[in-house]
Amino acid sequence: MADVSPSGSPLVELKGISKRYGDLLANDGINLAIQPGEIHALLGENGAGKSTLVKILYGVIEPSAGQILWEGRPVSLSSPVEARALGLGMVFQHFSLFDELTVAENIAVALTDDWDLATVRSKLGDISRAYGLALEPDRAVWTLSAGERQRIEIVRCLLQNPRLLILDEPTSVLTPQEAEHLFVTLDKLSADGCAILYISHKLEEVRRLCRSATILRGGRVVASIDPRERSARDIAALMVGNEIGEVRTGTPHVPKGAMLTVSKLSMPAGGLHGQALEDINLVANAGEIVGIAGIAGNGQSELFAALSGERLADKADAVVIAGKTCGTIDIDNRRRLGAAFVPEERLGHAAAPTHRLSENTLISHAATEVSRSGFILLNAARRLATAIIKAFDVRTPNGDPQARKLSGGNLQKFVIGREIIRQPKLLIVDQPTWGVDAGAARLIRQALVDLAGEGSAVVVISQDLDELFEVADRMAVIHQGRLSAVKPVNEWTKEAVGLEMLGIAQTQGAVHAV
Ligand SMILES: Nc1ncnc2c1ncn2[C@@H]1O[C@H](COP(=O)(O)OP(=O)(O)OP(=O)(O)O)[C@@H](O)[C@H]1O
Repeated sequence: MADVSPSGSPLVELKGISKRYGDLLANDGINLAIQPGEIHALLGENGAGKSTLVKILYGVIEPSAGQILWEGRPVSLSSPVEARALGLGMVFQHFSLFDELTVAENIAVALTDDWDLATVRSKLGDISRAYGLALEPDRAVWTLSAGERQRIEIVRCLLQNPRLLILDEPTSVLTPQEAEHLFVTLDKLSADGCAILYISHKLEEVRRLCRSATILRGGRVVASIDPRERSARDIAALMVGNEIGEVRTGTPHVPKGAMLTVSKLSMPAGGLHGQALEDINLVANAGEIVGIAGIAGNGQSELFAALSGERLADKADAVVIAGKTCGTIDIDNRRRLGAAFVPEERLGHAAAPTHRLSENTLISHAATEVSRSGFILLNAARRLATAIIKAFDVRTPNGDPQARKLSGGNLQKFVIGREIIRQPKLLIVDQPTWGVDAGAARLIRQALVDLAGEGSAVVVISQDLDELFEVADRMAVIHQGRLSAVKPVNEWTKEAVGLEMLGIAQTQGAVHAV
């Protein structure tokens, strides 16, 4: 990749950017240049320093050293407001929208006072048409799909005429069709001269979309490549420094009787815009992985809450774990039966952000070795955290950091490790590898497969169909709070799953034990 285009200076150039957190160099002398209209991927395994670099570029944090040049001129970006004024836009992984407001209102509140609702509505129409971002200005946000919500975020950026748009894992919440639609929009933006910095762990989509890529490892640039000329496997190897193997299935899973039985589970929607569960029937046997596919927002969180005991059912026998009826008992008592739970949201739900990893072991190990008579055994908690860090290759900035100081993927490895190390009889995990790099995703999937191989029942709720086809023995699809039949994975095709996800081939409520 050339640092300077034939026509002059790059749009943006990072020179020797470093960021130090205590002893850790999260970014170490990074050089990177992006030309106008270039779609540039920023790649690297979890903790490589991608978010840190992007936060520096967007004015969220200050670098410890280095310089940012914008069209050849040095700039200092001390806040996102300054970055936006310069021409940077950012679409975050987590949308920051008000559910009750309409599309146009959500856009207007994020803009400066110069924008009134009428101007927003008319410009919204122009941009929607120009970039194929169909949006109805008067629809309330809570009625929209994840793809439509993301369009609002993109339009919000585009209304400010960005010269560089940063997208952080934009397809993790999209269906394959929505992702393809997004790529068409990004291609158009690039053709109009808007540069794009694209962070993703999905290497095939990077190869489809990006013409250049910077690969970070341990805070340093290890390669600058044209991703179209490399295989996804090669790129992954550059990211981690060695080859990533396939998940080994080992001996076929042999199911040995129901560990979880869900019968006629119905539950009203939790929040105003939640999804009610209707007549869910499901069996997970010891020694198998049951996958649950579905588009986000179709009842996955509610199902997780009902299975874990974060929400209680009306009837005790709606959920049976290890032979004990437990629909009306709480999560701690379900853990005592040998069940373990990993929710989707790692920071704030699965882990307490400002507590150290050792303290975070208490969330699910309180009833076991890390506390006695209500007292925390700090040394035992530290030993346990160290064991999890070692077994699950969690990369930490120091021995026992606060959870919020870990990169997203590393925190996910810690949370999954914390549950698996207990050798649960039943593990229920929601989106196990969301935002996790290829190497860490393999480690997590392998751990799930091995756990089932050792005789535990595992339920994996995931939006990632490739993941479910790789690890699950049987699979079902959740759509609008109803579960399809549970069938052996080799009886499903991706197309059939897709139809169920859209609710076109609904088969409900069947209990299919093997
Ligand atoms: N506030 C902080 N204090 C201390 N260390 C931090 C802080 N924020 C990040 N780090 C460390 O900096 C390193 C780089 O983290 P960063 O979040 O930039 O990685 P990443 O490549 O974005 O990872 P992921 O793909 O998991 O999001 C990690 O080792 C992380 O633990």
